[in-house]
Amino acid sequence: MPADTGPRGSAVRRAVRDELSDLAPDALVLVACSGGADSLSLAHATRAVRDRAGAVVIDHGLQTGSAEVAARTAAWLRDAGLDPVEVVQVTVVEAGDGPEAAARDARYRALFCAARDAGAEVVLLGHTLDDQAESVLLGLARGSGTRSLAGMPRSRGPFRRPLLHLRRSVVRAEVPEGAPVVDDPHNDDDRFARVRVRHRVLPVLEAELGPGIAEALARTADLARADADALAELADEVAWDVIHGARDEGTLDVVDLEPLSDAVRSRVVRQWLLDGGCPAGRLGADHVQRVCRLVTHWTGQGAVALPGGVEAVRDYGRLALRQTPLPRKET
Ligand SMILES: Nc1ncnc2c1ncn2[C@@H]1O[C@H](COP(=O)(O)OP(=O)(O)OP(=O)(O)O)[C@@H](O)[C@H]1O
Repeated sequence: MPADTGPRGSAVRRAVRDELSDLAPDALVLVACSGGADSLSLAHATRAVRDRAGAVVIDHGLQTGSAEVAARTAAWLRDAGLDPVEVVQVTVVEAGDGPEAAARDARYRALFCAARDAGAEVVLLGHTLDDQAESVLLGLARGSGTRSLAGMPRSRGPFRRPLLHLRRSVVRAEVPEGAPVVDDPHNDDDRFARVRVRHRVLPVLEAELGPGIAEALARTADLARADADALAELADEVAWDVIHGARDEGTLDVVDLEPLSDAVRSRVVRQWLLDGGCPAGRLGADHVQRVCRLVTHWTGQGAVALPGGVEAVRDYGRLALRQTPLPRKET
């Protein structure tokens, strides 16, 4: 293992070491490396503090020359001592939520499989505090609830984000000299809301409200996550009782939903809709709210159309789901 510098090492190394302190010293850790400055810095630091550190570079094949760029990144990672280093080509199939979402889904699937195949316990991602602050602002702009304001989780399954509490500038200051940093053209493309938040909105907020705004937004994410987790735990218990205690299987009894708080009721209804086949990626908060209004603002009969060709129907004391009838073809 290369020597660490300074009495306690750099900020990035410290963050990686702390994040991985629960792992056995010989456990394999993979770094998801885009070739961008953040993940190169992360890969370098991980190699410095772990005996077994590898990397995975995903080539989405969306730009000409992407295979050569991925190969160059992989070569640098190997020279830096990471092992194994794998380049995985993925095919991005767009499915309704746009090319960015499709690329992200394909990337996480490929990273998950690469970790499983290599026997790695953990995959590290290079998201920083600035990424988290941007996510919170984007959530606020959408009028999101606590789950979305919570931003990115620090860990989920094999994925961990050790740099989530470090500013991007701190992380980038530790990119080793000569590293082949890839400039992702998306990062300067103003058509993306995240790019506009990064380059235009956050600088104005910092100038007007103080330089600590990014940290404050990241703190909001932590608080929102704690609240969302507690509420989810409570709602899970209630959902189990209400969904499984209904008189008819697959339905909900309005009398069980009425006394619940809005926050718990909407979570129970969301769970029921997901169980009933509504696609998670397309089921928005507004859909859930409209179904809740069937409970709180109606007494007789009513229906709400939902994604996936499903309809929630209130029939007096009962909520049920049914397939939306296909429109009849004109002959
Ligand atoms: N093509 C890829 N291959 C492997 N990992 C990736 C890839 N793209 C993104 N990642 C992982 O997701 C993290 C966040 O990527 P994203 O592009 O959203 O942010 P970024 O701030 O531009 O990061 P970076 O500077 O590392 O590219 C990266 O740091 C990396 O860990």
